This record gives sequence, C-alpha cells and structure tokens, in this order.
Amino acid sequence: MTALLEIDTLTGGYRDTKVLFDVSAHIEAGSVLGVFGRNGVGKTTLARLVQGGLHPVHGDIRLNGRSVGDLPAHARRGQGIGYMPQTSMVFDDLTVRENLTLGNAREETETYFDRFPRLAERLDQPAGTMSGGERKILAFVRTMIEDTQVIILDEPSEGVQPENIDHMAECLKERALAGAGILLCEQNLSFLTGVSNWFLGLDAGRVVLNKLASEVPTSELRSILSL
Ligand SMILES: Nc1ncnc2c1ncn2[C@@H]1O[C@H](COP(=O)(O)OP(=O)(O)OP(=O)(O)O)[C@@H](O)[C@H]1O
Repeated sequence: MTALLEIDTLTGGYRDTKVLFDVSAHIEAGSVLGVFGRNGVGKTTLARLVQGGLHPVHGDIRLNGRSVGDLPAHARRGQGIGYMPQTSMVFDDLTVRENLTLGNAREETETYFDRFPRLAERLDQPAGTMSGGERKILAFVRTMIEDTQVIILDEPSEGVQPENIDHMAECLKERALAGAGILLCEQNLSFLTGVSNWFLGLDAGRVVLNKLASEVPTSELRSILSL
C-alpha cells in the first residue's frame, strides 16, 4: 500500500550548502513520525523541504503516490500539507481571532478552547502581545484546525508549559486517529515518545535511525541525542 507521504532520498539545504543527505522516510495515514536529533542536525531543513519552502537538490516527496517535489509551498498547502514553522508562526499584528480564522478550517476552533482557554480569553488582542509560549499554542491550534492530510510541526512544544504540551499531545493523537499523517520535529523526548508511532533520528543531516517506535528503547533515543 502507498504511504500517505513518502520522502525519497532527499538531499538539500541552502544555496551551495547541503545540509541533508539521502533522507528517506514515510508517513502512513493515522500515524506520527517523530523526527529528532541534536541542534543543527537538519530537522527544520527537512520540515521545509517537505513543506516546499526549500527545494531539494536531489530526491522527491510524494503525497498519496504523486510527486509534489516540484511544487511551491502554496501548492503543496493546497494539496493538503499543513505546516507550523519553528519561528514566525503567527501574524503579530492580527488579533488571535483573525489568526484563527485565516485559511480553511476543518473544524470549529471552539473545540480547542477547553484545552487552551488562554486563547479564548485573548481573542481580540493582537497576537504579538502574547507570550512566546502562547503564540506557539495559537500557531499550533491554527495548524490543527486546517483542512490538511499531512501536518508538519517544527518544535511546537518549545517554550510551552508542560500542562499545555500534554494538551498538544492529546490533539495530535486525535488528529492522527482521524486519519492525518503527522511529521513532528521535536527535542522534548517525553512529548515525542508519547505521540510518535515511528522515529526518524538524524545526525549531521543523515538518517541514523528509522524504526517503529515500539522497537526503540528510550536509551537508544538518548544516545542519538548525545552522539
Ligand atoms: N538559512 C540558512 N542558511 C544557511 N545555513 C542554514 C540556514 N538555516 C540553517 N542552516 C544550517 O543548516 C544546518 C541544519 O539546521 P536546521 O535548522 O535544519 O537544524 P535543526 O536540527 O532544526 O536545529 P535546531 O534543533 O537547533 O532547530 C545547521 O548547520 C544550520 O546552521
């Protein structure tokens, strides 16, 4: 059976500098691929190559068996690939409400307010007046409510308090159960292990682990993080 998203021998980076080398992975519908590795190993670069902000030097990305590797980011978004970047992820001058009503919502935003009441309290405030952690939550919810098949999240838990990270994990599991494929780049091991079905470990731009999560002891993850 064809995977929802196939990442096929991707090599790429920034102008003349290659950062990722021959990275392959796949994401099934209903599953979470946890991408991890130390700072600077290429997690964000992988996220951007899949999202379309960067274009590969070599390799391809296929959505439901069809190549999207030559498409610009907006066209990949149109085909159902959502993306929460690590930084600059909300429109600071727009209110929380306006940020949440951009794009194609697949479900009511209100369903997220029980888990993240801070957003409901701040609906009419410019997003730029919120804390870094609150802006992360806003960007996360906006990404979750979009009508997408694949969701790419780049370090959503960074700067977010533990209780809200737990709520993020619940949302991701629910979205996967509803059929989405999720590519989660994360440094927070307990969050990553709590939601991932499959792990992709990177070091210096190369795959050092690509395995079913249930077959990977935490010690192996830790050793990759301290390589
Ligand atoms: N715009 C850029 N131009 C040139 N090199 C870059 C650029 N952005 C990142 N790099 C380099 O690419 C490499 C991989 O960076 P990347 O941001 O993908 O790593 P990461 O695993 O996401 O790191 P972190 O965990 O710190 O976010 C690093 O060596 C970084 O310095």
